[in-house]
Amino acid sequence: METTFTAGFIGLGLIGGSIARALKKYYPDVQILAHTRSRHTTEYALEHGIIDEICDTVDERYHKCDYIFLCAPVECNASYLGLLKPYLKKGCILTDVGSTKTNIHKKVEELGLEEYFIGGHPMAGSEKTGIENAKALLLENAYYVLTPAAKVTGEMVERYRDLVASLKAIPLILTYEKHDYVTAAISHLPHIIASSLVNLVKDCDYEDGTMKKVAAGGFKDITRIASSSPEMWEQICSANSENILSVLDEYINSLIEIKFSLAEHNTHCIHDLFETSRDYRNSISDSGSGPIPKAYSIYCDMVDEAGGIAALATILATNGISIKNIGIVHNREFEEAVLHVEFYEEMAKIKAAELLRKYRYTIYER
Ligand SMILES: NC(=O)c1ccc[n+]([C@@H]2O[C@H](COP(=O)([O-])OP(=O)(O)OC[C@H]3O[C@@H](n4cnc5c(N)ncnc54)[C@H](O)[C@@H]3O)[C@@H](O)[C@H]2O)c1
Ligand SMILES: O=C(O)C(=O)C[C@]1(C(=O)O)C=C[C@@H](O)C=C1
Repeated sequence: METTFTAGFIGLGLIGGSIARALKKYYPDVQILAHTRSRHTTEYALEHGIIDEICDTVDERYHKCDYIFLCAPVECNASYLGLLKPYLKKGCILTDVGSTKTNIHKKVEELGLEEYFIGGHPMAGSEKTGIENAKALLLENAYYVLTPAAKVTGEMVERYRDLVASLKAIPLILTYEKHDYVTAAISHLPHIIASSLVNLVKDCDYEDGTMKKVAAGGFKDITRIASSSPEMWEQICSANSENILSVLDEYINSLIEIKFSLAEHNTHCIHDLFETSRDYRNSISDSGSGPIPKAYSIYCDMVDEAGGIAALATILATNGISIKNIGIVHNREFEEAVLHVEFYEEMAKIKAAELLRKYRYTIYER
């Protein structure tokens, strides 16, 4: 694998910035140039050593590039293809990071760029935006979907797959059609559900905001992504509307079934709903879902007496369970302060919870 090459970026926010940072981390000699909508972003990137050159326009400097990453919102990405076309050097891999693929593949076909284009989509991210939140670690252990266009050579696919793997992501080749159906179900619909749920609570809340005040783990877990960028999600929903409509229909039908079960007091169906979802959700690995390592934690009601923490730590230590972190937390999820204990691995957490319950501690697992 070449260690000196040139990469060009269009758009350099959370995802583009994270890829550029990862390239710099694993290929210190890489040359990176970038064009973004606002100069503030490229100036920040230059100051922080994330890029080497600012391009205020898309011009012949892009002819130096071995890779070009389109990292703006999905419809903007497609609109840059025509501008880049005159500057593509032979063998350059033109790629994007967009959350939808059909729209950009269609534009690639229309412009005759199929020998250059390999769609890309890192299945990692966050509700945060902007280069300030970008980190190389974001890609680690995350699936990275690749959708090669029909005229791209096998050698180019291999080269790009190797590059993605060298950034510690996990490459996965799909057709662009399959990608868009899959992401409609596991990413686009969930974002719509999260946002509509938040807005429902906003509209149903009392004037004094009681719902907002008492909203705890359940609501917060399922709605974190409702804080995502409206600009980005408007474009995703518009570009993948057909697939989203299809899974949304399925989802509405399933809600109607749940509604009937509730109205008819069909407890068997309601039990089945939670049992099936629990089993399927528990079978999904959390290990390949991005940079945030899974925390193996328990929370424990504090015994109101001197030496409470020491007593608990002694029970764990004498049973050979190592503690990674321990501390008192005060938050709205628990009525009183609780002790947060973090372990290095899942088995230690399970053993500790069992053991402490035997000693009559009240344990919460989150
Ligand atoms: N955020 C996520 O979780 C996530 C995950 C995977 C893929 N994606 C995809 O990555 C892409 C970028 O998302 P992000 O989260 O990095 O967003 P972001 O808002 O952090 O960054 C977007 C970048 O694009 C630039 N930009 C916007 N319009 C532009 C234009 N017309 N011309 C040039 N630059 C322009 C912005 O200046 C910014 O640098 C999107 O296509 C999105 O679908 C996002
Ligand atoms: O973790 C998040 O905040 C995300 O929304 C990441 C997420 C997703 O999982 O839906 C969002 C959009 C992308 O295209 C890929 C990943």
